Amino acid sequence: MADKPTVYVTRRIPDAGIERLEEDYDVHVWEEKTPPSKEHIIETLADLEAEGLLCLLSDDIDGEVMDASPNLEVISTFSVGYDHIDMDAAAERDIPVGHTPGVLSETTADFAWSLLMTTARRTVEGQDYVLDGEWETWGPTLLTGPDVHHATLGVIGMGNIGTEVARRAAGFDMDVLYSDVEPNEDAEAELAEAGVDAQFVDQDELLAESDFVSLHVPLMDATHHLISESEFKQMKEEAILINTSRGPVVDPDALYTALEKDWITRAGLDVTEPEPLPADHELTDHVPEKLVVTPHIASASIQTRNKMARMAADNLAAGLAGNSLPNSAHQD
Ligand SMILES: NC(=O)C1=CN([C@@H]2O[C@H](COP(=O)(O)OP(=O)(O)OC[C@H]3O[C@@H](n4cnc5c(N)ncnc54)[C@H](O)[C@@H]3O)[C@@H](O)[C@H]2O)C=CC1
Ligand SMILES: O=CC(=O)O
Repeated sequence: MADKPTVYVTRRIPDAGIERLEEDYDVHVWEEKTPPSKEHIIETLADLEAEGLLCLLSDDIDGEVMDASPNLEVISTFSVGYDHIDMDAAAERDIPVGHTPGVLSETTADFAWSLLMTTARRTVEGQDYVLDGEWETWGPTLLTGPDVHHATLGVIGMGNIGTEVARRAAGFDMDVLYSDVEPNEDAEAELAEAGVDAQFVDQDELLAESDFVSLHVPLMDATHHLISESEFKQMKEEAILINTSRGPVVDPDALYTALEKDWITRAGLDVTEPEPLPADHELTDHVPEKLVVTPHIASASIQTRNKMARMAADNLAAGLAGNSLPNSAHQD
């Protein structure tokens, strides 16, 4: 019997994915908590002469990595974002790249809403207040924040996740604005059925009019530091920025200044630049009064991570069988 194809998995993903791979492949998993270095990925792919690579968003996958194994046939990432993969290098080498769209959209949208509610209604500050022993009585103006209901939500990037974020605004009777590279009529129709009248506007208008601005664009050249000093200055002083997209979509120095100078009221970040954010990074000076930060966990529900693992394994299996990937990242 021919040897099974070899697959390198750069971190232990949920069993749903590993078990699927183990049915057909010789599976090697990096078992540490932190990612393997790029050098280690290269050495391992070369030693294994691996046919498949299943990677995470914390791995830097460029042409050098792709050339490490003479047999590499497919790359599958356990994420929807693929900004960590050099897509031009993959296209040049005819290596298909799989990712995990759709299965995490609702879970990620739920989390964006959790950051929105937490920053607006000052949940973290409230808990600190209790734990610090400061809670002596009910206070008429204690930890007041803006209403979420009937406010204006601005969604930048009305794709899968942006649509789910907008859909959830129905329960809060919010006005919804969105900007994108072009109007998304399918999303508008879907949202209208859910009772949300999403208005396409240019980004300048969205920034000027929104009480909450939530970012849902992929990271690429056009979206690098999409929100920087001039954008913060366009926003309302009462505005709250939520970022669950990628850290570098927001210029961290500009965010620091915007919070310092009260150009905006607060921000909630699940993604940061740099990532991980060191605990002594200057941005943490603003925690918790003006900033809430979480460690890139927006898709981290048990069910969704299982679905992502299965989808990433299915993409890899399709590529190794010489079939087109069920969820292929666009090579553009
Ligand atoms: N924090 C987390 O754990 C998670 C983060 N993400 C991030 O969210 C991103 C979006 O995911 P999906 O909604 O599934 O992607 P998607 O591809 O469905 O939607 C992205 C939307 O952004 C739009 N867009 C692209 N360039 C733009 C620009 N310059 N200005 C305005 N809009 C622009 C696209 O036209 C599209 O409508 C991912 O690429 C990933 O980086 C995704 C899942 C979880
Ligand atoms: O950030 C998470 C992803 O799936 O992309």
